[in-house]
Amino acid sequence: MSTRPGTRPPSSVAPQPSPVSAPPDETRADAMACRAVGLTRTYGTGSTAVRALDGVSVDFPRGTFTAVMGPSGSGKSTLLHCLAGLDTPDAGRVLLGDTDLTGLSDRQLTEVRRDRIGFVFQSFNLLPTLTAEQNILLPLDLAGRRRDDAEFDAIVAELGLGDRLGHRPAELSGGQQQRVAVARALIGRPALIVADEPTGALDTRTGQTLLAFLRSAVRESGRTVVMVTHDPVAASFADRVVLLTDGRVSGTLDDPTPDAVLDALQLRAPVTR
Ligand SMILES: Nc1ncnc2c1ncn2[C@@H]1O[C@H](COP(=O)(O)OP(=O)(O)OP(=O)(O)O)[C@@H](O)[C@H]1O
Repeated sequence: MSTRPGTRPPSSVAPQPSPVSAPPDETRADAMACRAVGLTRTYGTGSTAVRALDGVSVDFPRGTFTAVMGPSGSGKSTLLHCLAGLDTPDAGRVLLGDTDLTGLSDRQLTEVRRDRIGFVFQSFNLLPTLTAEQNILLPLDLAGRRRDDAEFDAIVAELGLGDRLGHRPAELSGGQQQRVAVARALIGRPALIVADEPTGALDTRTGQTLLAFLRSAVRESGRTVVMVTHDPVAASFADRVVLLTDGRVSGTLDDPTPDAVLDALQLRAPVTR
């Protein structure tokens, strides 16, 4: 994190330990839904090369909600995409449970994304010709898996989608569409749920309802969520904030409050006397 002249990073921001280069031990790997180990990702070559990630190591324990924050261009989306097998690092490893994504073929990666990762994007990414129910069940259909009626009913009830299941996305509000997307991300109990600005297109109240749901999915059902956000209030729903600066982890913040996040990002307007 860059420090303005005359200021110091807040003491509550834990400094980043040195990058992990040793292989994970088995006990630790078992407690981790996902691990990034020494990730480097460079776009372009020569004088136009941009190092989006520069040796990022971070663990995502099972049953935790992590927000990834940092200035524009700090590498948040690149990290999320590498964790989710949507982008391939130049160096380092991504471990999903005990599966090393960096060693997989394109076909294997497609299967991992389909079967073991749930996705929530700012723009919902629902299929317009499918009903809400068909959208929710899409990952299972693609994988040829049967739906678990009890799980489906519980997710639909918790997200309040029971009377919307036969509607297509165009017939749903933005908040309802995003709840369908969250239901789709949760169905089949993926090892990891990645969310990229999930509330970016929602009004404040709808967004906070969705974040509260994600938090309870973590606390009550042991899901693991990694969310990129610019919003300190959204980040305060997480258990922990990982701060990125210039492609590196510059700190972490446990049990973040919006004020602590603002301080950590040094976004708070200076007090004038
Ligand atoms: N496909 C790409 N080709 C070239 N450069 C890229 C590509 N994707 C990302 N970058 C560059 O890598 C750096 C990190 O980008 P990234 O999108 O991960 O940042 P971010 O923190 O998510 O930014 P924002 O908050 O603006 O979304 C930026 O300098 C960006 O311009």
